[in-house]
Amino acid sequence: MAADNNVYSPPPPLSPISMVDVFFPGLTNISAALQQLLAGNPNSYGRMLCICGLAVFFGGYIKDFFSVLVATYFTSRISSQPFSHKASSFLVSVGARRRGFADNHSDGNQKKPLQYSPWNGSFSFYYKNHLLTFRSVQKEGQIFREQEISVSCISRSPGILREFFSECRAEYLKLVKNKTSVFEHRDSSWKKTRAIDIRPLDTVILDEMKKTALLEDIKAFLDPETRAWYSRRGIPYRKGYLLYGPPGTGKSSLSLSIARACDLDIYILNISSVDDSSLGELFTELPARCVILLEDIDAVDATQSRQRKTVKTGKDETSSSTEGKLQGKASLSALLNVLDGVGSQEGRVLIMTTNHAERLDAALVRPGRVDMKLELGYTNQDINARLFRALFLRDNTLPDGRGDEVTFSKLTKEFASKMPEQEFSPAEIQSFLLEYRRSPHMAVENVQEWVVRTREGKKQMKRADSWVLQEGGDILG
Ligand SMILES: Nc1ncnc2c1ncn2[C@@H]1O[C@H](COP(=O)(O)OP(=O)(O)OP(=O)(O)O)[C@@H](O)[C@H]1O
Repeated sequence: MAADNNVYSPPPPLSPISMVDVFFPGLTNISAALQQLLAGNPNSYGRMLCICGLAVFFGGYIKDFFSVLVATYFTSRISSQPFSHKASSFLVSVGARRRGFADNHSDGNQKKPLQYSPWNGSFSFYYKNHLLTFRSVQKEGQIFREQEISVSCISRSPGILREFFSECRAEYLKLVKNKTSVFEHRDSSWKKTRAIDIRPLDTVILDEMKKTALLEDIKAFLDPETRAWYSRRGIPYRKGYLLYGPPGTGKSSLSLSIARACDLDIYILNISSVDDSSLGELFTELPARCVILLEDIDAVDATQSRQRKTVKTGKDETSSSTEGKLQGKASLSALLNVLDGVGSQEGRVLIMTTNHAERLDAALVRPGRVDMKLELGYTNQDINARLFRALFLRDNTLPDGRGDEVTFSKLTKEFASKMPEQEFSPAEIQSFLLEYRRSPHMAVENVQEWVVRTREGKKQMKRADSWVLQEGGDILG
């Protein structure tokens, strides 16, 4: 009997490949199996093939249907965000500032907020009667973890995706309205570190003439007509500014506020932390319209240009110890190249800052590379008064409730006359005023004592500096 069951039956003759198989491989087999099934001839291979084929064919849809069903009706909502709350898996972090959405339902303790962002996984959602699928995949980059996000839909036309993304873009623009995106560099690429409410320009207190001159110049440069003017004359459409002065005089604050006032994103680069090749790559990556802020520009390695001079004059001007210390830093020649080169984007506004303008190479600040130089210095009486006013007066009321506008004007004058001119930076004065932020009266009472104390502190710092330099010199010598 067993032998009978195992009787070898020859396979059916191979049928010629039909045209249908060319376009839909396997379709003929599936339909043949279906025919067998329908004809009541349940050949075991045919049935299996048929079931497998159907399972493969419809499995994806069934899975999606159930995921949507579960995500929509059986998953609790974590955020009111219309889009990402449907994710079935999240990356949750504490405190760290990540892109994602924060837990709005926490107890109001902002110290360690929970941050959610979609983690490896996918979810589907309906958008204008279309089923879209969001996928997020975390990948280990060379240094940071990278996230690859895709949105797909079952449709032959990408129209619905375009519509969806343009709506996302509009929502995003609403979200970042009045915010300036700040980019900083990580190795050789830009990373958006924040989109912040940057202080309005009028809160940066300095000589109004200088501020207006700078703002007007940048606005005029950004005007589309100016661009056409530059291009007609074949002049590279770029503009450079140098802000110089002692620490804490508002160089960075002014640059950020200018970017906000001109509705431009700002790219911040500290020249001392990049080498030549990173510098080139970073400049090539800049978008067409932006502010690029090069901080502490005096830190650029000028050794190479000095070496060139040495070759010309035949004198050995380059000290070997300086060369050693500056290795790995961006060189002056590389910086000049990126400022002028083809990689340098049209329409960019370059702002360079330094505390030591006297150390800058003349080539770096020559006209064409730097079109306007602005010195930000220590305060005068007018600035002292404005700093006092800006810190204390809110809606014409004083924080300690003692007195009216007239009293406040008197206090302001008194403060401004007691604070010496051209000796302290706005940052120093602001920090003193913050100590007494609840009482302008106390600030005025204590200003002279603060001046004496701060002078003494600075003298001691200078003595310590010279001592350190002396020791350093001895060690090096
Ligand atoms: N002119 C100013 N008006 C208002 N606030 C100022 C001004 N200058 C400095 N500050 C305050 O001092 C702090 C430091 O300012 P900022 O970083 O802009 O100075 P900086 O000149 O760039 O300093 P550094 O040269 O050390 O980088 C900021 O918090 C800012 O609020």
